[in-house]
Amino acid sequence: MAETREQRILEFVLQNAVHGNPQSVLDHIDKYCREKEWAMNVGDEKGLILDNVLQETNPSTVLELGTYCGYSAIRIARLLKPGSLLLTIEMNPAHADVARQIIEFAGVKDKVKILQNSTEYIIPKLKAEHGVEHFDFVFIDHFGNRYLPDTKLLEECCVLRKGTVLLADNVSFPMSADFLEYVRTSGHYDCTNYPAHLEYSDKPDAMERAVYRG
Ligand SMILES: Oc1cc(-c2ccc(F)cc2)cc2cncnc12
Ligand SMILES: [Mg+2]
Repeated sequence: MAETREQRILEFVLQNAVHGNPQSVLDHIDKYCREKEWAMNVGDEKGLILDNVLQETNPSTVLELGTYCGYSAIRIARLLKPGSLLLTIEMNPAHADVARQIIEFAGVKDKVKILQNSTEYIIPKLKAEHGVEHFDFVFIDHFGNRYLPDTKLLEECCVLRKGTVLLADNVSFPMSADFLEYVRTSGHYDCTNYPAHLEYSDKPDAMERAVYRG
């Protein structure tokens, strides 16, 4: 039996999902995490909200904060038009390693670049070291207490443009309350709340879309 939950998810995907088929990989991660071991993927219910908001935006450049096992990176990459790129930041090297393998197995590695370090270290380097001008879409799904400081850092580093869509997971939890307060009251964002449930659970959760107005 593999050492960690993330390695067991990887093993289940490699042994059961269809190689090169992103939907098969997503379905198998959801099956494992619903039936065997809960894990903090955005999941199928909130994943549909992510799909819809992403398709409405039709982005060319996407940033994700919090890769984990790569589930949402695959959800995003499978919907990106040719020539688009997802940069995803993961501070945990073991998680980044599992994500790399699952993303490769799903067949979307050409659209995804995993940056393994902290968000506060990488965000200031995105323009100079990763050739980023601006992001069209940002999916925020790491530690709730980093949502607000990293949003302000994205503003300060000028990687947002008028109309950039931020979509944040888990905004029903207290850890991201300061982020919600800021995007709803600062005057710099137009916000929409999407009530849902915690992944693989009946506990309430929600996502927030915040469109940057500059
Ligand atoms: O979607 C998520 C859920 C939880 C989480 C864990 C335990 C619990 F009891 C409730 C919620 C934690 C997360 C950390 N990073 C990103 N996403 C997360
Ligand atoms: Mg989450």
